[in-house]
Amino acid sequence: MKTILITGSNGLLGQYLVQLFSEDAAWQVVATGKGPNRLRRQSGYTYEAADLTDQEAIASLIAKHQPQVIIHSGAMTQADDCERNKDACRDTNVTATKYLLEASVAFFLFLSTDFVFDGLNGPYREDDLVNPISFYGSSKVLAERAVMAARQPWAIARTVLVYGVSDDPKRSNIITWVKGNLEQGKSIKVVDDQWRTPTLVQDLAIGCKLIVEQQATGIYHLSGKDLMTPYDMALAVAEHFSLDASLMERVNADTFTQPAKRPARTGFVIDKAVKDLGFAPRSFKEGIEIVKRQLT
Ligand SMILES: NC(=O)C1=CN([C@@H]2O[C@H](COP(=O)(O)OP(=O)(O)OC[C@H]3O[C@@H](n4cnc5c(N)ncnc54)[C@H](OP(=O)(O)O)[C@@H]3O)[C@@H](O)[C@H]2O)C=CC1
Ligand SMILES: Cc1cn([C@H]2C[C@H](O)[C@@H](COP(=O)(O)OP(=O)(O)O[C@H]3O[C@@H](C)C(=O)[C@@H](O)[C@H]3O)O2)c(=O)[nH]c1=O
Repeated sequence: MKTILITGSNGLLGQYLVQLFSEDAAWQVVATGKGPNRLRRQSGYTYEAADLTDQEAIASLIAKHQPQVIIHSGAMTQADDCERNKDACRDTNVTATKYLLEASVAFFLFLSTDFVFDGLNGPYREDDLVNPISFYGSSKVLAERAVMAARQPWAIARTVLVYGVSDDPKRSNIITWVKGNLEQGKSIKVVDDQWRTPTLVQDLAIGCKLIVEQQATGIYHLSGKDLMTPYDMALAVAEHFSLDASLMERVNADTFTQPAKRPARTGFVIDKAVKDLGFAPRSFKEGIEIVKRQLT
């Protein structure tokens, strides 16, 4: 039995990683997050609270459990917050990653993002040049460089616009945000000039497990396979849940601005993950159906 340490375990991806690995008898799961464990199921794994920015806490957590694998999913993930609180973003997304790398020799899988690209000519392959246009994206580039320079075997899984049902939704995602507002009869402004390959959280978790089980090293783009705009996604959600699409106002970058710049056209070419790992993500429509079944 191997020990795997999963950071960010209270987050959207983290909870699905904990579930997926703790169901597999080959793995002893150590989950870590900030503060108390917020997952619905609290058995079948060990949870230890630790602040990723506390170097001593991280070193002692790793010394205690001696994991053979680390999946580093924990991060400051609200791009706008990162733009407004650059020090906190750097501490959490860059320095904390270095603390984990320095404290361990385990196989290290780092979660990164399409926001490392400038969005001028997506969809992107793994060997395309990064050029972040937000501080969040820059923090992930700096963390990726630390991972690539590490002494231990490493992999970087980049993903895009993750969606799904969360135990403890501290943050919404595109499906829950559209569904929640339309169900309450609230109007929403949805952009039609950003392009993404939205990713079902279960598929992302499976992709991470494929990398870990195959000890695959290097960069992998793990995302959905449909290139869509958030407006397309919102229409699909309204249709699937029989909600009132007239509450959706179509907007674009001229009228819709957020504190952090978003790369316009990202999305990933996932051929390498499909070929090398056997990654097989669901379509967006299949993903919505899975979310719908989870919610009923
Ligand atoms: N969601 C998406 O669309 C995308 C996500 N990614 C990347 O994938 C990874 C997982 O994303 P996702 O699950 O959506 O993110 P979430 O924001 O849902 O989860 C991140 C987790 O990290 C935890 N965390 C933050 N700071 C600290 C800290 N100082 N110490 C301990 N834990 C901390 C948070 O704790 P708490 O809950 O207590 O705040 C949270 O549970 C991230 O690295 C993200 O950058 C990449 C592309 C797209
Ligand atoms: C809030 C909001 C978002 N949107 C669109 C913009 C965007 O394409 C999508 C999601 O917007 P958000 O601001 O919630 O998320 P955003 O920060 O754009 O999403 C990012 O999250 C981080 C973690 C990543 O790593 C990126 O891959 C990406 O998923 O929805 C609207 O159209 N209208 C709105 O009012």
